[in-house]
Amino acid sequence: MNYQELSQHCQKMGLYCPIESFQRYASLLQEWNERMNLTAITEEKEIIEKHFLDCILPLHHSVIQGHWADVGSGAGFPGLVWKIMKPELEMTLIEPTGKRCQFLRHVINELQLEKIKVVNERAEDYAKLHREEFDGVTARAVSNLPLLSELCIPLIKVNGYFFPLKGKQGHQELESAKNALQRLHVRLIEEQEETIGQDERRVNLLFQKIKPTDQKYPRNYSQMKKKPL
Ligand SMILES: C[S@@+](CC[C@H](N)C(=O)[O-])C[C@H]1O[C@@H](n2cnc3c(N)ncnc32)[C@H](O)[C@@H]1O
Repeated sequence: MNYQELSQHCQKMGLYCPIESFQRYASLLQEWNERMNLTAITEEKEIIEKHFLDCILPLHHSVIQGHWADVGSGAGFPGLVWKIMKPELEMTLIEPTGKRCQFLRHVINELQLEKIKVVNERAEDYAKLHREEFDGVTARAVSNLPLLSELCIPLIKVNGYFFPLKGKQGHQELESAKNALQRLHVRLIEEQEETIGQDERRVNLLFQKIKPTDQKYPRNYSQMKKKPL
């Protein structure tokens, strides 16, 4: 996929695509990736499709507004892409690896983005002082759904949204997370399947939080891993 095709895709969704910002972002990603491990996807056409388009596809949802957090943002997916596409969105990128945070801050400066913050912390630690602060939380490729739910849902306001972006295993993960989702008080609003490229399936799951999260969650990471909800 090239930038013109990306722009046409966005147009079909009724969105404006700032191509120059994405070109700069991709070239910084390639440049920094030579020095540190940011992504296994390094060819420009793949970056456009598997990172940029993949993150843009869920943006037709009107619930993506207000203040969102991206847990385990890595090199900025999807949070930084969402911010580039929707300048009015307030965004917090939560990422425990210092070097990835340096990269994120560099891109934010280069693209002169405002109302976007990088937090160099684990989500379960950040949740101690920032409980139920966000209108929505997203995450891509961080962990399986039961564990991810415990990391993300405590950060979300009641009536806010949890929007994990999943691969083709998303439907099965939903089954295995039933108990966690019930205990953390979210309900599924939409299970949306997309195909990108030849036949790469994406399953994006949109949940709404219906009650406050019990204070005992999130537990520490080793407990979450050892005894997933
Ligand atoms: C495979 S990368 C995915 C990065 C990005 N979301 C993407 O889709 O390309 C997983 C990221 O989750 C971060 N991560 C792992 N555990 C985390 C935690 N407990 N809280 C926040 N981030 C975490 C890692 O540092 C890493 O950057």
